[in-house]
Amino acid sequence: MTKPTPPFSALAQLRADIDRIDAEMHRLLMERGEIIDRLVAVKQTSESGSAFRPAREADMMRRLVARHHGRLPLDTVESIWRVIIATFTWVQAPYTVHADLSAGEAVMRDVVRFHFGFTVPFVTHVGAAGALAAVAASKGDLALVPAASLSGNGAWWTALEAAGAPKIIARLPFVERADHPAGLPTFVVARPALDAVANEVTTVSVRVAGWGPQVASAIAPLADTIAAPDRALDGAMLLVSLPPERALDDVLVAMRQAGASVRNTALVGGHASRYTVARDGAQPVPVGR
Ligand SMILES: O=C(O)C(=O)C[C@]1(C(=O)O)C=C[C@@H](O)C=C1
Repeated sequence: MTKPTPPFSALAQLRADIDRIDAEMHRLLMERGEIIDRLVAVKQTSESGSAFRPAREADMMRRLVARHHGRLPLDTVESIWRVIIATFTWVQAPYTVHADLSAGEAVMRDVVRFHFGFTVPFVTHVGAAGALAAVAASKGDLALVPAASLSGNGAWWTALEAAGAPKIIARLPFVERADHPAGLPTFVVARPALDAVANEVTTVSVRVAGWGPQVASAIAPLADTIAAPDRALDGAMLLVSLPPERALDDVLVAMRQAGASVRNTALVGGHASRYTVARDGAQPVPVGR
């Protein structure tokens, strides 16, 4: 009969396995770091000033979630990769995250730390306007603004209407689920590099007169909308997020049929479709918006 292995040597073996895996993960991360100089040269990052590529990141996050299984919680895996990618972006071209605290300091701080870690500089702003102005004055900085109607913020997206203005380039979290640890819906605003844009969902600024609950419910099935009152026109300024299959005209026609008149529209950005996964990390489901 074989003698049972003493527990301490079983533990020593397991720790040796962990050390081997840790050393390999660290080596691979350092190897990932070695391609930074080539990435900067190929992407000509010094000209555009920004290495951020949201379409590529959304694709990477979807594949990460799709292949993930096992004991490690999805929250942990997602956060590790977010920090790796955000830090690699920063190493290619330093940037600062300007976060609007209008939805509360704690929730926004969680969004920033979960998605960008602790190496990327983080500056807080009381209101969207300050965060957007900081990005407009920079080359490659990001603004994080809650994707919600917050009375103090007004129609912040109108600052993105001009051709040369920064635009919405992403929506966080990349992977949505109930009880996401940093789940505050958040728009990311930046000066987009031309090859960087993800346009599955387009975001449009719309000014309407005659806005009311009837018009809001007429367009609710068609697109996600954030509204801010526009007293001058007895109407509203809207930020409309159009899912891939939805034409802006569908939404404008529905608004007119419900009694509103549309004053003007302007494209203010685009982002990848939202992905929703079940809490247990089941396969991701694209929700279109
Ligand atoms: O693929 C790129 O363009 C990269 O710069 C690499 C990388 C990454 O670290 O994976 C970093 C920044 C981009 O936003 C996307 C991905």
